Amino acid sequence: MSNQGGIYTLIHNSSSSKILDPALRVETKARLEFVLKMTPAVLYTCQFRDDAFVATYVSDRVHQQMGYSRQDCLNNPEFWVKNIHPDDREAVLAGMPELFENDHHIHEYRFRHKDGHYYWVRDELTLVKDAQGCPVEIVGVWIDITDRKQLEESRRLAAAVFDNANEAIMVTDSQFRISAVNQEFEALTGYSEREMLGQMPRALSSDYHDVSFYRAIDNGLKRNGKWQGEIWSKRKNGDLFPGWLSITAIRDDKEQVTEHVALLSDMTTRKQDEQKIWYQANFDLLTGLPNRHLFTDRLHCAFSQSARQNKKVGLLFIDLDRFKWINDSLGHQTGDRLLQCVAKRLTSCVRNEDTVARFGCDEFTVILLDLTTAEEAEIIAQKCLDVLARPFLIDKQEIYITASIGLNNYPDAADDAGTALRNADIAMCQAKDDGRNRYRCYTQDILPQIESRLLMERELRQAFENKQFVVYFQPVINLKLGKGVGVEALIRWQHPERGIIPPAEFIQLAEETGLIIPIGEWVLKRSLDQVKSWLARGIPVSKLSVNVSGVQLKDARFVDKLNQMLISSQFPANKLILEITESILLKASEEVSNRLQAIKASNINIALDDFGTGYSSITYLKSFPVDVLKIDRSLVTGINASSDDAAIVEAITVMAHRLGIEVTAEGVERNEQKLLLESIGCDCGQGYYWSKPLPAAAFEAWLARAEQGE
Ligand SMILES: Nc1nc2c(ncn2[C@@H]2O[C@H](COP(=O)(O)O[C@H]3[C@@H](O)[C@H](n4cnc5c(=O)[nH]c(N)nc54)O[C@@H]3COP(=O)(O)O)[C@@H](O)[C@H]2O)c(=O)[nH]1
Repeated sequence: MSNQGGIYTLIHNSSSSKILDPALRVETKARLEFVLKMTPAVLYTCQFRDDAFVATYVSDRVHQQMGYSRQDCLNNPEFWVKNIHPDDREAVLAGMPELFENDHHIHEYRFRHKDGHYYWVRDELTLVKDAQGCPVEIVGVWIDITDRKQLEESRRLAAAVFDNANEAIMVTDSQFRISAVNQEFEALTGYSEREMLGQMPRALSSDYHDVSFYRAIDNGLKRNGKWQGEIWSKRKNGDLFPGWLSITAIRDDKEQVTEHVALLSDMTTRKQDEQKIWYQANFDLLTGLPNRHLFTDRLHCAFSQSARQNKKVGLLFIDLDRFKWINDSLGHQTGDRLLQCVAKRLTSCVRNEDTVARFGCDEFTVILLDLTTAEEAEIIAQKCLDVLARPFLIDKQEIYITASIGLNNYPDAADDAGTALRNADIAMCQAKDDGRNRYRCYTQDILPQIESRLLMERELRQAFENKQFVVYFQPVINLKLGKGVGVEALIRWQHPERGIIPPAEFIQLAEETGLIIPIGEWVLKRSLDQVKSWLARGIPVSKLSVNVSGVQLKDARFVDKLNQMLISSQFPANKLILEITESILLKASEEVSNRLQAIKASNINIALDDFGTGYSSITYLKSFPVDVLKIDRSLVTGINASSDDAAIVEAITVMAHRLGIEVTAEGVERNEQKLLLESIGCDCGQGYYWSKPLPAAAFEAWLARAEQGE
């Protein structure tokens, strides 16, 4: 059947066609052709033959809509089924029996365009029957519904986004009356959609913002069609929460605002995280005090404020004395607890508007605001020293600590925050140098002293690296035998410019900086190796004495390192005497006492040095494993037959002998002293009378001469 034939058939078969005269028929045909041309739909007829729907007529639109020619479609049993989208085909075919049941059927499916792409069609079919009710053909209309389908799809997507968004969404009309809210909105605010519909968003307003804030939102919307920013809102239960609000005005094609869409996200967690990060960046987590960063900020503010108000700002730089010792001996946990308690006590000394900060490990800094006189800062500094002087009870043990405080005032002693801090630090170092547990105010003249100390510290480090230390040896004489029995190793610093520097000038600094540990180890190793080499060469040295600092004894690895050195030098342990001072025993922790016992257990001897200068307590002699007692030079210097010192030396000697402890008198310079010490019963003597401390080679020569009785 031709296409023309199809139209004629349609006209002919319609019941009305029978009464049409030819002229009218021509007109009707023309009209029909015009309608078919103008309609955006594709009209077709088809018949169901041999299990297939075969098109018998198709309107010209088919080419425009589907890209096919009429020839492609007509009398082609495969055309229709083949071009239905594979995913839709089954459902489409399954719906066809309905056509025969109801004479009418509508279905929507994707159909392949000639260029290969699929588009959506609405296919409306009507079954045409003859007078007997037998199906003659099917008349169908294909309409391109792709736009509608896409619109539906984007609406479906928008609805899914609206329903499943992580942000609360609220839609209002142009007058801000709420027309829709999503589930997240309900969850965030506690209001149901029913409660909010028709309401103004005012219900969510907190008292946090003033009128100008809401006016700014209005202006933003009017000017830019959108506004976004942080806002505090109120939940139904009255809780306030921070949120990020983003409002967009929706306009129609006439640019009239029809709706507003507002997205609100809860910023509570983000705010909390920000708060946490800010806190960590500005506060010390152990003590809860402002840290160095916040302190410096506040110091700058305090200085600029005080400049405006013509007031003074006091700055305290507080460093705990020997805190490292507490950490090492009592453990870091106790050290931490102590720092927390110190922080509390220092805070109790100042007003709320002042700042106490933890500047470093055991360093605290204080800003004192609104001072009228510099003396006010001194009063606070003394108050800090006083509160710290009270014992701290930590884990049931009393702990004592002192502090050294440096003071500086703005604008008297510094022009800016950086200088003020540096000067306070310098004054604190001066307080340490002056004996600790005190405060010192910054003055111009303390700078050179501190600078020379800092220079010395740097040089000391370099001295170790550059091997500028040497060990001198001084003989220790057996007074009864009248000849050398032992040797004391004494360190010297061979400074490239200043020559030989005695230990009194650098040992304390080495202790304070911790350098004494590597330096002390080096002295031990060097002395052991030297004496071992003398012994190997038959040079008679019965004992080697080496000074050991309290800092070394606090080193948990000291005993292991010592034993290791004895092994590697193959030095007999019972020939070694470690000289320690009474002050070490006085402050000895349980660990240090145990370490001394372990040293003794290794067969190493222990000598108590400088006896007679401090407490000179017999208790220590009883409770610690002391083998030798060295009577200090200050007692020996003034000794003569009738002096008190002679009586003291004799008493010490008798007492020591009773306890099985040998006695060595130091600083023997004259024959009378030697004779008196012999008569008192002193075991050994050491001093310039026999020899000053000498470099190894000179000592060797001295020994050779002594052996020959010179
Ligand atoms: N931790 C370490 N401390 C050490 C080490 N080497 C030394 N030191 C300590 O320095 C103190 C001073 O030592 P030094 O300047 O070497 O003085 C010793 C002798 O030179 C001096 N002496 C000896 N006999 C006389 C004398 O007749 N007259 C006089 N005016 N001085 C004399 O006494 C010091 C002896 O030392 P000691 O027996 O240890 O007291 C020294 O005391 C150590 O504390 C080291 O390697 N590590």
